[in-house]
Amino acid sequence: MTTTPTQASADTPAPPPGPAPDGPPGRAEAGRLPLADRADVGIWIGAFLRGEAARLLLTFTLFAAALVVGLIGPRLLGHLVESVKAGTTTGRVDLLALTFVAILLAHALLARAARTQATLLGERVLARTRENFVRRVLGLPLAEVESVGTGDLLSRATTDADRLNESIRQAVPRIALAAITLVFTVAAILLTSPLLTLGLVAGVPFAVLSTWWYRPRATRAYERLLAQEADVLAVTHETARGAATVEALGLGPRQVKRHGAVVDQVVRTRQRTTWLQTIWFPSLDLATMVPMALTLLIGGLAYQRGAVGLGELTAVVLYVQALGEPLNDLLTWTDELQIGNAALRRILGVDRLPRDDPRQPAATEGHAIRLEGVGFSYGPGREVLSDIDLDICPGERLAVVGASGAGKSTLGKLLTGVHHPTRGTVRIGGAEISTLPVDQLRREIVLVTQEQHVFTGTVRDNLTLAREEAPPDERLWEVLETVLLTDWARALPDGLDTEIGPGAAPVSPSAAQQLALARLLLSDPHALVLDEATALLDSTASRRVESSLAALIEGRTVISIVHRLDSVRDADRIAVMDRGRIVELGSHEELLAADGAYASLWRSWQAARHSDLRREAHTSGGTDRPPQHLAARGTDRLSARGVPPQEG
Ligand SMILES: Nc1ncnc2c1ncn2[C@@H]1O[C@H](COP(=O)(O)OP(=O)(O)OP(=O)(O)O)[C@@H](O)[C@H]1O
Repeated sequence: MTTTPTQASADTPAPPPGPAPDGPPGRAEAGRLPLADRADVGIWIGAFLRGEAARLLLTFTLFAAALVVGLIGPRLLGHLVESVKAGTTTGRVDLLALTFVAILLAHALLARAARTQATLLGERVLARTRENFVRRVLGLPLAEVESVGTGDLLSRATTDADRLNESIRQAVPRIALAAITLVFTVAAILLTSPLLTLGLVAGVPFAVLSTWWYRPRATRAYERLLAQEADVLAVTHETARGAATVEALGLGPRQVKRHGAVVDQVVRTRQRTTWLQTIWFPSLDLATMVPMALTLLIGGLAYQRGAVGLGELTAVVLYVQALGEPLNDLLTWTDELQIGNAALRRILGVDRLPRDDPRQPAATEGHAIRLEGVGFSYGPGREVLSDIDLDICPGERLAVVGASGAGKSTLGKLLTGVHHPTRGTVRIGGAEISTLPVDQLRREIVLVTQEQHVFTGTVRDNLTLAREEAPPDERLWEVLETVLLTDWARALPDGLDTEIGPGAAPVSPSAAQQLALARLLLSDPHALVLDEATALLDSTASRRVESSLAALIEGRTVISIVHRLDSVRDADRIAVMDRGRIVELGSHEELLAADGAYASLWRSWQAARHSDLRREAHTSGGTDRPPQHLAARGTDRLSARGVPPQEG
């Protein structure tokens, strides 16, 4: 029986998803971006050839020149042999030898220039491809990016891009060079002695048949290999990112098993590609050895009968010997090119996803938020939000409460356009938010969660990255003050210019969250959706940050998704959610008076708080003063206090 990753138990390693099938443009497979098809690759190659025509022409001309010069060598040696046989002077031999050295030198210089051009070409294409990839990913709908595994995205942007670079830098010029060498060498043999060209024909079936057998099998294996390598990256990345959880829950052995399973798949595919090569490479050797043997045989007989001269025979044998290397190069680098092709299909695959179309700024009137008949489901089947009708006035503070799984966070994502409703509409200022350009939407409403990323850069960069123009330092210090980060920032060695983030000065989760709030203050949206935004701060800091925020965003709308009821009383209205619906809406007092779902949540909350306080007072030696951290402990998430989580 196959298990999906979500079904996998602790001892059953979750099998990685299989390779992405070719498919029409559309949604990403779970955890996997689609692959581009051959037509997409053709279009890309066409654009590449047009865009780089001049540099390509220069590169190939240099390679061809290097080649022609290189081919003069054997001809010269043949001439030397004929001259010595006919009886020549040492002066003439010296001259021929010197010419030979000069030709070698010219060949080396031309080959070097050609390779430099090829490298420049590869780097330019790589840079452009990477930029386009990042731009395309950033242009995708957020929900689409979320549904794709980071491993797949990372491997496409890194290892696949490197492979494409390698193909362009190495494989394309090598193949071109090898093909030109082959054509010129065969032409040189034909010119030298058409009779001796016959031996070459015997090599053709070995090269053609073996390649015809090998190519499609290798293509499939390479595509599978790249997808499996992305799985390895995904598991490694997931383990590193969730290291704390892995350690806390003792998931180490499980992750090691999962890693082992994906690595095993890579090993098996590598074994397959190696096995294919063990058949193909010997056939290629035969494709060069058989012509050589036949040329010597035919050449020997022809020489005996006086049909060819010794010089001709020497030159042709040298030419045939010289054919081996380009033929091998041509075929083995075509193999390398296939890996580049598989990588390119993965990189371009991101184009097959629907893009966030560039939308025109929409006219809005005011900043009122209105949800009408909203329903939402994450996939086919169960709706997690149903029949939501809600009007939120500008400047209102609305708290959304409910048991775990009631749909609070999903509502927050719909309000901020992360997901769009599957039924009904969400409007801001009268405009449906799915029609608003992202920058206009973000000036209207922003979602703040507890997952806040600190970008590598200075404190100043981290504060101002959402702004085109950096505000003056006084303003930066002002917002730091508001989120209680002044002391932290002053203690940094270079103040606002201190490098922070991964690899630089570490930032605690709470400081990261406070920085995010400061960033938010600077970006100045009309409405905020706070989903556990202050969950990582201790209770005192959380209250202080929330009240400074509230003071500063006076006149703006704040929708707080509340998992702990201690700050809920400050809200103008409270929306109580139950199984995806808003079941009550009103102020704290109104809802208590109604004695419904909210009143019962509030009572169990209060009871839990008091019992925690009593227990703590008892264990801390009977003092009446409750310790500070109890506020946080007594405010466990609602699901832990008799309100069962509402999983579907
Ligand atoms: N990305 C997702 N894919 C599929 N189902 C999801 C996804 N996110 C949430 N759900 C489901 O949607 C329902 C509502 O989840 P949501 O996170 O909105 O609830 P919540 O009230 O915020 O819960 P909590 O307080 O635990 O955060 C739950 O049944 C949850 O399992």
